[in-house]
Amino acid sequence: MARFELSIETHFSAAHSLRDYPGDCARLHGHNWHVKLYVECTELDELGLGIDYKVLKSELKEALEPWDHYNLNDVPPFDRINPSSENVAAELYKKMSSRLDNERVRVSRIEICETCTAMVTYWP
Ligand SMILES: Nc1nc2c(c(=O)[nH]1)N=C([C@H](O)[C@H](O)COP(=O)(O)OP(=O)(O)OP(=O)(O)O)CN2
Ligand SMILES: [Zn+2]
Repeated sequence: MARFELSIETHFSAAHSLRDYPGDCARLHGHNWHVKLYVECTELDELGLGIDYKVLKSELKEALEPWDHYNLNDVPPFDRINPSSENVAAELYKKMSSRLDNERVRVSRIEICETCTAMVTYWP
């Protein structure tokens, strides 16, 4: 079976602080969070596309809107769990899977970079 992995990248701006963190990241600070979305496709459509990059970009943009230019600690579920890169990646994976997964397409992983020297990859 053929498999294609497509990816798109974007960023959003948001503040966060890590509750109970023993250091400077417990203080409110901001990042331009870099996001990479990967989807796996097993079949192409009649145009030869796994899924249109434009669809991926608009769905990701919409999913990030509740976080963009907010303090993540104020936004569910990060009002309860720490807005670490790990938790942000896992939450975004859930959001994007519910938007995109179907019989041909599946979100495979999410990468999040808080800074250009620190990043996480999440897949279930
Ligand atoms: N495993 C994780 N560790 C840390 C997280 C995280 O989400 N997961 N987050 C932070 C802080 O939020 C911090 O903003 C990022 O830390 P760091 O990469 O150290 O950022 P600096 O700008 O301080 O980088 P320097 O290279 O030290 O200048 C911390 N840890
Ligand atoms: Zn941070």
